[in-house]
Amino acid sequence: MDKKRIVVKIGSSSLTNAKGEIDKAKFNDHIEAIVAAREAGHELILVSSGAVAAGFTKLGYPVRPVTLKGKQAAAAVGQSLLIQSYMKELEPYGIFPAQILLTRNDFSKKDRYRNAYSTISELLSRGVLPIINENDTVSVEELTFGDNDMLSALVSGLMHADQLIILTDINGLYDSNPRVNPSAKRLDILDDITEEMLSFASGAGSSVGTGGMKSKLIAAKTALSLGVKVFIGRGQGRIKILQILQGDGDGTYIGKQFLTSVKNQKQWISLHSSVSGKLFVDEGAETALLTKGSSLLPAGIFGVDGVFEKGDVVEVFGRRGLLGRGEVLYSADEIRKLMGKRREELERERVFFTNEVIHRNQWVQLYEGGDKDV
Ligand SMILES: Nc1ncnc2c1ncn2[C@@H]1O[C@H](COP(=O)(O)OP(=O)(O)O)[C@@H](O)[C@H]1O
Ligand SMILES: N[C@@H](CCC(=O)OP(=O)(O)O)C(=O)O
Repeated sequence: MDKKRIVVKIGSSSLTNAKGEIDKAKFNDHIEAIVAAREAGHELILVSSGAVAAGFTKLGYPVRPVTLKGKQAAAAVGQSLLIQSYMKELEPYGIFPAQILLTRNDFSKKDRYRNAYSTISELLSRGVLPIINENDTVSVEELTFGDNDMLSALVSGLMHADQLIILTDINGLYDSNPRVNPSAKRLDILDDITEEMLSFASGAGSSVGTGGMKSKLIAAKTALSLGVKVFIGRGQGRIKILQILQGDGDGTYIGKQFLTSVKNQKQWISLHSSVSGKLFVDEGAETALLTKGSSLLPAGIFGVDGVFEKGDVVEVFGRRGLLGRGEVLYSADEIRKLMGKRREELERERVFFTNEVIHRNQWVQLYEGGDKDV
């Protein structure tokens, strides 16, 4: 995989709980993913929210404060708690973090902009992990970013990042807020943010998040305009950032490059490829492939036929017969070892780099019948 420069934005809801504490399990999951991405050679810049959310209970507020001075006071306390946690949890991996607090002025004044670029570049070249947040204590209303989504978009432009990853508590953009409408559908890949998409998105999903999906889409639009492609979603475990970079993330990918690459891959699979083998899948996997637009996971496979390598195209059969064809991310021998196993089991054994055997972007459905055929 190419070495990439990535800005990862982590929202308050993905770092803290509703009681206003840093959530150790969530926090350490991010740490492991950051370490894995750096070990793979990528350069990471973190934009971390959570200062207000981690600080407000220490000041005696029962819930996240709404006044500017309340938020600023809470952020002053919470920011040090956050950085303390980052330092403590990164130390065993030999990673040193640097705290950078920015205001909007730092992006509108040329000399400040240049200085921010030079400082962050110097930190990266010395192997330090820059951790950025808004300088809440000195930001006055008209100079705030509104939220860290926009801050992360501007940072990704400033640092010429290859990709902006916005990690949140939901797996991407839906065509309406899924917390209100359970039948909302997830949008997997977008080439741009349109007015219609902005109209799908509403406010925050938790008592600690701000801005909701709308602010992420506005930020994504800004990042795209600065030449940076975007992922919005979530993930779990140490390989989550790597999975996102490989196109296997659980969320919405935004950028023309994503759409073109998926179109090209699908075209190649359906038109040019010869088939090297067969996979046989159970009912759950069949339903997931045909009706949910899911990827094919090891747990749903019960049979492998043929000799093939990673990158070959195979046919997939279920109860309905031939379901489709796709490019495999593992060889036939590897799939024989993985099949029937669930993600947790594989993760414990650390035997895989990606959880999918066939990614949804490398899958072409051939079955055209309805449910009545079953
Ligand atoms: N169309 C939509 N698709 C997905 N999420 C949406 C949508 N509209 C609103 N949301 C809400 O946006 C929330 C994420 O934003 P937010 O709470 O600000 O998170 P963070 O703390 O990560 O910045 C989700 O939990 C969800 O409730
Ligand atoms: N600077 C604030 C950021 C608030 C914010 O944007 O939060 P979120 O919507 O969770 O990214 C803090 O650290 O609490």
